[in-house]
Amino acid sequence: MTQLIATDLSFHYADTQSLFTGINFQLHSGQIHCILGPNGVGKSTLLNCLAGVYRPTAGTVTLNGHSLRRLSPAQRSRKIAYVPQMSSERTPVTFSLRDYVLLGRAPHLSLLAAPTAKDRSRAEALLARFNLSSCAQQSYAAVSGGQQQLASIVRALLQEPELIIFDEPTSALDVANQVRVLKLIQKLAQTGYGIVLTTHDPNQALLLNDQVSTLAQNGQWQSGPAAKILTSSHLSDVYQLPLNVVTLPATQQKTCIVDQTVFRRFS
Ligand SMILES: Nc1ncnc2c1ncn2[C@@H]1O[C@H](COP(=O)(O)OP(=O)(O)OP(=O)(O)O)[C@@H](O)[C@H]1O
Repeated sequence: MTQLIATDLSFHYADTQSLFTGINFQLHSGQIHCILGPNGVGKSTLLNCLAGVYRPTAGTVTLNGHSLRRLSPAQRSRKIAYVPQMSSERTPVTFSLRDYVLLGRAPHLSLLAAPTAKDRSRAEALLARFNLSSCAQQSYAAVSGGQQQLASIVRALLQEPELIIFDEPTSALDVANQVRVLKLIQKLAQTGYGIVLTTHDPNQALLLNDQVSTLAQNGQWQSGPAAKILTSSHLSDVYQLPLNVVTLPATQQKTCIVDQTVFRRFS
């Protein structure tokens, strides 16, 4: 069982006030942890701390009891894959999409070693699964934002980590691909991966129905099972907007809606 534990995490960028203080977070194999919160509160910053990219201003992050900061980047990459947020700017990566996803194998290869035939065949299977085969030869920079996002996910899977940290993994995707990625996340967790993701859609967290944390203005942090955290009153507090979590009569599925009356009055 792999465990990522963050204790009393605080972070501020140079010369700015703290984004968050005293955050406690746990993720273990088989678990999905969704993080929600308004724009700019520090979700990506927190993920960077959890991935070992940023050093927290205070607090610790441990992986199976060992400080994340003490692991080399290659050791970390064999355990944790980090899929950063998509940028709307065109990326300067000049690799083909195929070569880009194969970079995921780097932590498992010695310096200058080429991916093996098995690596390549797994890459082809994953590219096909996400309908990327036909553009695999194209430059990564030239494919669409959604195709780049799917390729980043394929790259993380090829890394064969134990935990995956996704920053808004569906932000550039059409609704079918959103569902495809959410289902993949659920299946990955069922096969033992620990997954943490940020999302701006409470309905994704309701669908995944596992652990949820909210980071609100002034660094307010609350964690618990989805059913406890994803309530109308808590989400309305977090987003400072009246939101309704309703139960659909036909399926008893919970869904988060903006009521028409709220929308009409919104200014
Ligand atoms: N490298 C940086 N240097 C200084 N400030 C930064 C840096 N990166 C982010 N910030 C600031 O920190 C705050 C939190 O940013 P972050 O990207 O973590 O928020 P977020 O919750 O992920 O936002 P969003 O939902 O919009 O993606 C923002 O005010 C941002 O401008």
